[in-house]
Amino acid sequence: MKNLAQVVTIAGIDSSGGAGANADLKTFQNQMVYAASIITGLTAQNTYGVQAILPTSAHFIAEQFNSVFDDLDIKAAKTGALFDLATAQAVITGLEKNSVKNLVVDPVMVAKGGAKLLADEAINLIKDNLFPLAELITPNLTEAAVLLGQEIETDADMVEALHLLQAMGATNVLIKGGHGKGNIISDALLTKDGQVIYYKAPRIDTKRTHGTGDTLSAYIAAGLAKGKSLEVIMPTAKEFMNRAIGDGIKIGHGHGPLNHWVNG
Ligand SMILES: Nc1ncnc2c1ncn2[C@@H]1O[C@H](COP(=O)(O)OP(=O)(O)OP(=O)(O)O)[C@@H](O)[C@H]1O
Ligand SMILES: Cc1ncc(COP(=O)(O)O)c(N)n1
Repeated sequence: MKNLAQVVTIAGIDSSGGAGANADLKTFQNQMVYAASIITGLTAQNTYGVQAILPTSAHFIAEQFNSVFDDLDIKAAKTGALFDLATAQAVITGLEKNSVKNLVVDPVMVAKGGAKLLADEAINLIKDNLFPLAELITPNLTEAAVLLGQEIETDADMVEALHLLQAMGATNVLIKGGHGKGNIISDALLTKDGQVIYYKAPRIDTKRTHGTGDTLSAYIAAGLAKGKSLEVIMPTAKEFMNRAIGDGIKIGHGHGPLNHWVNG
């Protein structure tokens, strides 16, 4: 019998299949880990944007946590869109109750099309109570700026932001540079030992970037579930992202999804 590492995504459904839990599950399948899902909400969404949102009730979040953790042997988890205060609080309670290890927190705030995926009133809760549970947090540049209340423009700003975010309690911090300017995208990791590692890649000229952040954080969670370190996971994660973005698939008419069939 095959023994697969088991992971859970705690995220929202994208009806068009490109982002959120849908992207996570495809990435987990690519990475040969067994994937469970705790669904934080439903979105009526396509490659143009988000048309409607239905957050999951706090009670039903708790039921899903019980069902998954009473049975499966979860080695890593990731969170995506948490939508509102009650949902976010229920997720934090579930993570604490089950002492979830190897947690990757993607602090999703706004979808590519501009829709809000996290209520403003939930931001402090996430900083104070979710980040301290995380092995890694993965804000993009915009999210990092909102979390800190300051802009990130220079390399020095980036290093300062990494340290300020780590001080909120996450073990490691990755700021993703996809929303930056220029032809080279620079992601920056601050490790638990205080080392700053940059991952630079040419910007692929495409609008098919729906679900990039979800895919990256799921890839990292899969690696952690297999017992790998972040330093080992990150270079292969970036190669995977380049292939999944670069080898595009023709779906939808707006910001299309990635190709999750590329080699892992
Ligand atoms: N056009 C691109 N070319 C190459 N790599 C990219 C491109 N866009 C994003 N990436 C990479 O994809 C990963 C996700 O970064 P990004 O900044 O897009 O996250 P995100 O904004 O959270 O994603 P999302 O908008 O899906 O939530 C990073 O490793 C980033 O470098
Ligand atoms: C349910 C859900 N979760 C996350 C995202 C973020 O992805 P993106 O920023 O690429 O739209 C999304 N659009 N929908």
